[in-house]
Amino acid sequence: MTLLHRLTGAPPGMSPRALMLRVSAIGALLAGTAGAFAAAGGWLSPGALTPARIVDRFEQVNGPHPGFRRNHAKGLCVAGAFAGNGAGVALSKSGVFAAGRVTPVEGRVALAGGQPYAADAGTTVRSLALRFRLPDREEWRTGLNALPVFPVRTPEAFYEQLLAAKPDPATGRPDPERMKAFFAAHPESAKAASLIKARTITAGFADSTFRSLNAFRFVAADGRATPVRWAFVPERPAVQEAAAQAARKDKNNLFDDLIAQLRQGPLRWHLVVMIGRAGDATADATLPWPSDRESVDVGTLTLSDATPEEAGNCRDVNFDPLVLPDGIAPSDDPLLSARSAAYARSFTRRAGEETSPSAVAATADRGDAL
Ligand code: HEM
Repeated sequence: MTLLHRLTGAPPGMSPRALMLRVSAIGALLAGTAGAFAAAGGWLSPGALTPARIVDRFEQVNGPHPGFRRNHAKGLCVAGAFAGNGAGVALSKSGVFAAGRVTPVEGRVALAGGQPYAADAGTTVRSLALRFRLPDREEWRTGLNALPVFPVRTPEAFYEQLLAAKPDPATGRPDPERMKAFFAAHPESAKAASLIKARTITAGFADSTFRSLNAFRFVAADGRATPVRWAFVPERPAVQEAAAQAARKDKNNLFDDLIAQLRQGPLRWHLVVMIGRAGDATADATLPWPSDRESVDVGTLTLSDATPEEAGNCRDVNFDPLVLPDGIAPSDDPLLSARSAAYARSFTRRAGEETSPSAVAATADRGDAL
């Protein structure tokens, strides 16, 4: 028996020709496997947008902040519960919507952007991420922004916009020429930007409406699927941010206000599901749906607690928008799979890094929060 017989596991009597065929087959299998890994990693198409390149771009634009989320870096953990009122049952078979069903929820409020120590500002996009813990270890994770629409339609446009909007060190603002070129190449983003600019900036997290922006599908018990977008609408009346508040210099004022409000009592939001009709955009988060679409209030989210980020709490959760319970399914929006892949990459990187305490935790350490 030769060395080749032994390496390929061929029987001792195998002819040299059959042996060579076996070697080629094993070689082709190995090359195919290596090729599949290379393709998945983006090594075969250096121009292709991969999750790693998206996360690299966040790091290029924001600088290194080890241990922090590459986007929505500054945040605070929150906790509470969701109570279904039964109105969602006809649309989705998920038990979370059953009348009287109370589902524990943990979440995170945050400010968009990759700067974990940036001063709070009314114009910075506010976010709420939620993890519903259903029976039998089923989960629903959803990340929401306080915006009317999302600024880009595709992952490629997101990647381009990150660089175009990078603040110029001289002015602290994006280079207007770069933004002009970006909007010329993406007229849908120019339209979305004007809707975003026209939004009312409210006093804080507690009176913000947080939206899914991406479309999903609710799947009913009989299999019927309905295109939906959802929003968490605060019970607290929305108050426009006052000039005095916009001028506040305390760096964590939005988070500190929320902590103080939660100390006084729980805060509530209604989960309002907007029902899309044929022709409504499900694959373009820059487009609002017509405001006359039917909306159904399917239950109430009550947040009662806030805790600074630390090991084992919301800091270590990936609010992947594709973690969905039976009864909620993704739409054809290309942002959803890109988000899922980029969040996983961001999570993997930050989980392997030494981290510093959150800016919001530092406030709590001063003894004037929580
Ligand atoms: C291609 C488009 C997008 C990309 C590449 C992207 C990227 C990211 C990344 C890398 C993170 C940090 C994840 C982590 O480390 O856990 C993040 C967080 C977040 N994103 Fe996106 N995002 C996109 C679109 C959206 C959209 C459409 C929404 C809609 C509401 C959204 C809402 C959020 C929220 C709420 C968080 C913070 C979650 C938390 O507090 O942990 N993102 N995003």
